[in-house]
Amino acid sequence: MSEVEFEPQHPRLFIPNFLSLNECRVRFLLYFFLRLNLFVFLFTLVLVKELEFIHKSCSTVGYRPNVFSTTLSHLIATNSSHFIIPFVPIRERLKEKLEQFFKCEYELFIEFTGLISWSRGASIGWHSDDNRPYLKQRHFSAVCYLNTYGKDFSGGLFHFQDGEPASIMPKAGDVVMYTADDHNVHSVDEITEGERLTLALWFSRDGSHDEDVKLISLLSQHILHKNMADSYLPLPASSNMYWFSQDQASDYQFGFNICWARLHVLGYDIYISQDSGIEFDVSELLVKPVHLVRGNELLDQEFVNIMHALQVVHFFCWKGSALQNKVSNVDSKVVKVTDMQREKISGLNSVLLNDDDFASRVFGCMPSEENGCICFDWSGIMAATAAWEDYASNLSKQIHLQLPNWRMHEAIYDVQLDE
Ligand SMILES: O=C(O)CCC(=O)C(=O)O
Ligand SMILES: [Fe+2]
Repeated sequence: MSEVEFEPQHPRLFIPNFLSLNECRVRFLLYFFLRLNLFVFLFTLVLVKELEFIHKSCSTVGYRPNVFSTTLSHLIATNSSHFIIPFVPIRERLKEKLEQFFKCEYELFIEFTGLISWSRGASIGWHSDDNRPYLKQRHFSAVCYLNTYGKDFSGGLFHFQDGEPASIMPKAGDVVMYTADDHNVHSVDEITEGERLTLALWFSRDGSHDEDVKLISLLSQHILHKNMADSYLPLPASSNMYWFSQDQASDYQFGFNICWARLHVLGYDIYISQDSGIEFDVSELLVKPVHLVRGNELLDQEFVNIMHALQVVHFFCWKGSALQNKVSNVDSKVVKVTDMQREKISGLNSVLLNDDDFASRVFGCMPSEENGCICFDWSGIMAATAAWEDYASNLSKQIHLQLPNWRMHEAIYDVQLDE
């Protein structure tokens, strides 16, 4: 499908391959060295995989049943502000493209940015995006697809009620933009398998809804006066934000902790070494140091909390084979799980993941060759721990460098810093 022309009755734009066409500054340089197809594919993949990593290691339960979200303010609140950096160029380019297409240059403000994933059972009927009194400030929408129909999920087709294109089959890197009013009533079919991931943005003409101003103020409170050395270790939000249950009621009897579940579907268990009498207080558990366990083996390396372990495991999923065989002293770090540890692990699983099949149904991947994440190899996990630290501290440095400029201009933008 190519870019669809402007229909006055249905102001909208579909852009195939937006990420690869826009994301890379060195595109033209590299063009001469690489075959275009391979090149386009590689550059779509980099950002898509990075945003997927961020979402799978930071998301909370979302605003609708079976939906998960990662908002930028949530990243700040959980000491993960540095993960805002990968969003900055794509956010800016989506805004530029939208303003140019809808002929409202310099008139719009980003009102909301979020990674949104829909798992099995999620859907939305006909609606416009400004269809609630508290959403009237939303004037335009942009949805950037981060994974692909038929490969990563089934169901989840997007439909406009009238006009062209009538339907969109999500593909990683494609973007759809439309006015948020009733000229663009749309729906999304129920997801029947896998997890459908998008980067969603809303735009407003009303400066009082400028997301940048709110984020800069939060960032200033959170990071300006903090010691840089530990500024990238995650802090979990309140435990109910990670508690998933079918009916969205925060009932600890039925459902699961999504951090626990995301590790579990990749084959990991968690062991909390610190003994405590209040073991079953979920909010306490989330802030305790943990060890990763796989089958009968435990990695003798402490993560500051479950979010830290989750980020490292998903970092390994992202970087994959590049991190394998990088560490040699693995054997000394892997120990057998004792009976007592096993009992504790099972006890925690019964509290935080009381329905195994349910978790796998929600977070299970589609069976496909590329989806077969190698996600296991202790030496890879150890290498990922170190590489994750480099990655996070580098992003953290960048946000410290960029923030003064953002504060000065009251806007989040891709500051070109001299090396
Ligand atoms: O993810 C999509 O394709 C659209 C989602 C949507 O319509 C919404 O969140 O309002
Ligand atoms: Fe919508």
